[in-house]
Amino acid sequence: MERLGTFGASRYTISDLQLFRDADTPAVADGLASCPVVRLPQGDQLQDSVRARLYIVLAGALGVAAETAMGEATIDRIAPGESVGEQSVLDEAANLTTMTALEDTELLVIDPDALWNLVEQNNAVARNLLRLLSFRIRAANALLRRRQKLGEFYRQLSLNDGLTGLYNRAWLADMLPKLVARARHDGTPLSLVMIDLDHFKRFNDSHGHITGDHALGTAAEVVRAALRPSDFAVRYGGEEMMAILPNTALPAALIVAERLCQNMREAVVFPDMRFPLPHVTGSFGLASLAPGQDENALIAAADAALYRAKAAGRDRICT
Ligand SMILES: Nc1nc2c(ncn2[C@@H]2O[C@H](COP(=O)(O)OP(=O)(O)OP(=O)(O)O)[C@@H](O)[C@H]2O)c(=O)[nH]1
Repeated sequence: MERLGTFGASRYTISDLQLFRDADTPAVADGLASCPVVRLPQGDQLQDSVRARLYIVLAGALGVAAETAMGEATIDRIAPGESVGEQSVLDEAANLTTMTALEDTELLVIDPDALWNLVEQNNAVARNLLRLLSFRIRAANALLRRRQKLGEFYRQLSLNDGLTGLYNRAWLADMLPKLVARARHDGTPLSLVMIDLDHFKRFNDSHGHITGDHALGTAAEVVRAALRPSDFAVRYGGEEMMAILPNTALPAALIVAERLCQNMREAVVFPDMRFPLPHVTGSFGLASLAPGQDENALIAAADAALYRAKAAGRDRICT
């Protein structure tokens, strides 16, 4: 960084500087006159970690490292008339962001004492400074909001099964204990239907794995569509799904399971095929939370009921 002289002796004018808009008075000119003007050759970094100072680009451009909501590093371009480092001057913390000259650049350097003097002398400088800070805070808040939204999007993605869109095992491991604890605490019923598609290996073998995937998607849609908004549909494993029914005792859960079983029988896989595919059926094991049971015992009870439904000939519900 090479010192070229002072602002007072330079060819630059105050009215071109954003921070001094409407503040082109003799007192401000006086305050800026002795501030140094430096030259930063293209590609050089601004090395100034010792003291917080304000920099105004007079010619050329500075690149300031920034980050997008996606976490990618980008470069913000600071053009002539614009400044960097206002915040560092105000909170007296060194500016740690990396600033690089994108081309041969000339900068006006204002140290904190000089800036405070200027602020005291002219209200317009104070107003401009506040405006700049407000703009920076808004930009930072917008970035935070975008990051939060993105975080929520990825969180949802990590809790859903990619093929069926149902909740996945990670969701189940987190949520089922909570649902069981809530049911126990509130003294409300909780039922669970374990669902396993019938002879799905045969379906895959006959029609191919991709068609099998499609049938699985259809079956998942049957489950999702038959449930209330307060219920949950989970892909438990390969062709096994689960419906969790809070606030639902066994008789009402049986009605839901019967609806699921019937809808599954009737669901059409690939309606636009010339030769319709055979319908897929499912076996259903139903259990309701018993006193003293935890989530594992509840799953085991539904699993045992499902085993009985398979053994009894499939396409049916057992409790
Ligand atoms: N297409 C497809 N098939 C899957 C997927 N996950 C599991 N399967 C298949 O589901 C079949 C399950 O077979 P089995 O456990 O033997 O049970 P089944 O043939 O359905 O017979 P039953 O359950 O006894 O009626 C296997 O062939 C798996 O490859 C998947 O994501 N896509």
